[in-house]
Amino acid sequence: MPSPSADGSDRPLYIQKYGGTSVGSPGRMGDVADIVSATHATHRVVVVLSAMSSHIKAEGTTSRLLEAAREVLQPNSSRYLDVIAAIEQSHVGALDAIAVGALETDAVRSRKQRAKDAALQDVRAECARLRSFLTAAEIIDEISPRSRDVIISVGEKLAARIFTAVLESRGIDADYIALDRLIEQPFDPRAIDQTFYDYLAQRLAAVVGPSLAAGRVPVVTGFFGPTPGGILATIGRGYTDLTAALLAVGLRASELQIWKEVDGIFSADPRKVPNAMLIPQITPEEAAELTYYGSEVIHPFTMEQAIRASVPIRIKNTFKPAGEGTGSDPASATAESPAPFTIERLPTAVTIKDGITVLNIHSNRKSVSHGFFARIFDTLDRHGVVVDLISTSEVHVSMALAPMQRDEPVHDVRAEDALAAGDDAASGVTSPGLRAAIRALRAYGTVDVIANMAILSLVGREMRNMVGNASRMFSTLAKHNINIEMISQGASEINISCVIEAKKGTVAVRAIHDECLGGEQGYR
Ligand SMILES: Nc1ncnc2c1ncn2[C@@H]1O[C@H](COP(=O)(O)OP(=O)(O)O)[C@@H](O)[C@H]1O
Ligand SMILES: N[C@@H](CC(=O)OP(=O)(O)O)C(=O)O
Repeated sequence: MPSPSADGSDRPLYIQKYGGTSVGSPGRMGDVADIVSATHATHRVVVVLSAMSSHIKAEGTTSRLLEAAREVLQPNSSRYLDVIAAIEQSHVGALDAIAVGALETDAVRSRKQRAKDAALQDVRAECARLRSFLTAAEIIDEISPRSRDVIISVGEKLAARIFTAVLESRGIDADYIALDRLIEQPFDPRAIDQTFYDYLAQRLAAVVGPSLAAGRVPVVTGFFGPTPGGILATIGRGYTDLTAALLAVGLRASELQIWKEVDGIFSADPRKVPNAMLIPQITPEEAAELTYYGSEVIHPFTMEQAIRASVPIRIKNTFKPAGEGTGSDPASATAESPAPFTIERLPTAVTIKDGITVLNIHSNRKSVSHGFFARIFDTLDRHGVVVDLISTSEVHVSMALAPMQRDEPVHDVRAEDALAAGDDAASGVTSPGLRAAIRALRAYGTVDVIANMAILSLVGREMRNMVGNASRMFSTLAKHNINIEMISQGASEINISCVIEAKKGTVAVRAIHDECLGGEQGYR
């Protein structure tokens, strides 16, 4: 097919990333195709897709693939085959997004039917490959980080393959681009730095650029192939935002658009705080803090890449495409004083991160404090445990630990387990990986474990110039009888965080929203 126009290359380029729930059903795929076709009329566009999620991410394709990977290692269970069958069935069903109408012309019907048949064949073949792969893993009784990446990648591949067919069925020249061979050189998983991300941006431009230059619409998997150390340990869930950001950097896009099921970034999670307000403009630093501390609107690493390359970001709602969404322009990150959107200087948002475990470690005083800390962090690192907040004294450390991205230790802990046999300090912790880390930490002192906690964070760019936020936050919690387990203002002056019981999370976030952000009066 010829390029639609010779001068197309000077049209602005949008990178549009669609989240799992945005493409979670045939109807939603159709809505997304409407947005892409409308954009394609005036812009160059690259589509980046996540794996389909019918309702929430925890029940989406990526979560089901991870479940299949876990099931394979269960003795005498073939449940992983049922999981694959369910994944296959839902993706075959998604091809209903291509409706072949009886009243259409023969040419249109045959175009649609061709697109649908080819995609169906590819979906079946991808699922058959996955079945063989998992059967082999069952035989060797092992899933390595690399194997897990191969398994996870199927989710993005299926979604992108189907969506390419949907665009083709509408007469749009689209290319399905699977990134499973993107990384061509080795990287040390323990030393991932900006060089790795620069490499990815440059490889993405090389792989996706030619399709774009030919005037076509590249439909790219948001998964970028087996990643050093495994994608969940190195990047974490929600990695497709980062892929889209790196594409925007590599291809020098005019805007990175993250399309979701919410209108944009709100002053609190709208599911928990019904009167939360849409934030029209946010600094990339605020967005990064919010997303790191529980507001799953955008992957936290995304912002840093966009800031480095000065790519503006817009978060929009797939189901209300006319809405302005939330904008975040890295140019404002360096501005002295970004235009305030509140009349009073109030914090911007409140967020809560669940699944937190607090560890209080008291040194056994057989070592001086620097050795104590070094051993603790080394142990946590070896077990792949991420520390979200920390507060210390000479011989005591309290840490709030993030939920494990994967639920098993990164190295063989059987020896430590044997040494610590009978230790039940970690019995309230459901994650086997975290339990193993806790057992190992007992070599350095007494470990108290408090499970089922949450981190509550108040975020706002103006907070570095304001006094009284911390006292208002903590007195609000006291008024609602909410006990504070740990406090940290941290290095970031735009965030005050504390740890509370997870079951008090919703009450706390609503109270803070109403009393520290000015409730509905906060955003005007
Ligand atoms: N401050 C916030 N602003 C907007 N959404 C938030 C915030 N905090 C948490 N959320 C939640 O983030 C989720 C974003 O999810 P969704 O669009 O469904 O994701 P995906 O793009 O992964 O499919 C929503 O369910 C929303 O409730
Ligand atoms: N599908 C992956 C990656 C991702 O980016 O998801 P989402 O776009 O739905 O946040 C996940 O579930 O983690």
